[in-house]
Amino acid sequence: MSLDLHDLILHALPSEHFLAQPRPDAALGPPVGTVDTTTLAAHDFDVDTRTGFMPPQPPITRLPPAWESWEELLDDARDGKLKLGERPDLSEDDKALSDRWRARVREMPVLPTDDLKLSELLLRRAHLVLAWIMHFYIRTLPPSTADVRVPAPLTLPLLQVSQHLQLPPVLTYSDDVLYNWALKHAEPLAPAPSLDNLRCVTLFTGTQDEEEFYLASARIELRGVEALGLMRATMDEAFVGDEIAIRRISAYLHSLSVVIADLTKLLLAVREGCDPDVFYHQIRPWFRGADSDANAPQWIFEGIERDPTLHAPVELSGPSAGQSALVHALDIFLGVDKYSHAAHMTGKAGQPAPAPAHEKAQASFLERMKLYMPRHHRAFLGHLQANPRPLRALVEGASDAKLTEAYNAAVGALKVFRDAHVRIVALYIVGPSRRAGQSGDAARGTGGTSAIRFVKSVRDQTASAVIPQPEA
Ligand code: HEM
Repeated sequence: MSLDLHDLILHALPSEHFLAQPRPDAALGPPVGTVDTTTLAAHDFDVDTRTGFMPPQPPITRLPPAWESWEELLDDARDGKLKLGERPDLSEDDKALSDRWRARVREMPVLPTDDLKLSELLLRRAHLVLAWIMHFYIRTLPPSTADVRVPAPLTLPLLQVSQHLQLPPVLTYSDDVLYNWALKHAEPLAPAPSLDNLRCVTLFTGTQDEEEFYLASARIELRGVEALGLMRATMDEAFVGDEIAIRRISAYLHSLSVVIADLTKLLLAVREGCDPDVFYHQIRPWFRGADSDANAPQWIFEGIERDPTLHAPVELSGPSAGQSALVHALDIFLGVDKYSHAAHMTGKAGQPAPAPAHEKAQASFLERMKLYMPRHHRAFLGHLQANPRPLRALVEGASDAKLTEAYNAAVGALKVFRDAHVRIVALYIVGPSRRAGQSGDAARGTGGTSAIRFVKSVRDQTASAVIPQPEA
């Protein structure tokens, strides 16, 4: 590891922080007799008390010089304003620019990834850079391309880095939201960034619409930190479980409703900066994964056979805020996930939601989206799910009118959030696709679902999770 790399890690994090420690190989596990610091409890879920699922410091924006050629390719794709290959108005110059850039990707040397594996922060940045390059590469191809071939200099490092992070080798919510921000100006005394002090580092289109689209989610993540604190306080009280604890939990649940109502406002505020037609036609096509269209060509990862530890990827959905651990944490904490993301809620396009009971079991949408979350956050959701004193059982068992009312208010607030989300999906996907005279797959979500039908059914299932008031 070079000196620069040491400096980079040490300056970004307190030295005792577990992410600053050398990282044991994920595939092999820690050496005998040492603690695996990648998967421990509490703050090792990489959930910060100030910024939640977002990192407390702005993410690093450049890899050390050994990987500069990746960074340069990403700079050039972004600064050169490469255009979508499917655009009908592409000029010959636009096509030549993209062709030349893609040739450089094919011709770049296969860079080793071993030194990246020493640091979680470098692995994250490497995943982000390589996944953005892959989406630029695939989405600038002409639409007539029969086989989408990801060249070996991209395949090998992207698959190796993804394997270590236990993530699919595709752009995820963490690459475009959680780890794609910087501060507009320094806020030395602020414990967490102010919601209006964020900017994005990497964009496909350079538009304000695209930036606002990512920042809407980032602001929701930051506002949601209070919800995480309320969950923790509730869980502590649930262990006591006496009358005072029940009163406190009721108060926490009312506070949670207020936080969720703020999340709804922040979600709807995306309309102020992001135009639905710009989003649908100019931004969203860049995100598309391999399953965004039933007739899309398969992605072939060239050179994969050169590394026997690698396997052909199966999960290749595009990024979706459905990969936000925050919203799912709310669901799981309230015990609503058994309704809103029940096993039959696969959301698969072309499939009714819920799917018929006789159909072969498929992973639920939530289970699938968990695979796209940073593994510490995935572990956090697993930890919440394994809570020995689940809130919903406590509310049902307590037969306390005020507690039931507070619980139902929180479930109701989540239902209202999802009402707003249905409106957003109608505005940003259904409307523009209809106006463009498209049908069928055009209205698929980037997570591969039949978008509007799926989000409506998640909303309806959420509403059905209210608990009847106990008999007086
Ligand atoms: C213009 C803004 C947005 C659009 C067009 C949109 C679209 C969609 C679509 C189509 C789905 C279905 C799954 C898929 O195939 O991807 C989905 C799911 C989901 N989205 Fe959004 N979304 C937007 C903003 C957000 C934001 C800001 C959040 C919160 C951070 C969010 C949270 C979710 C969640 C949690 C799901 C999973 C379903 C659920 O649990 O309700 N979305 N979204």
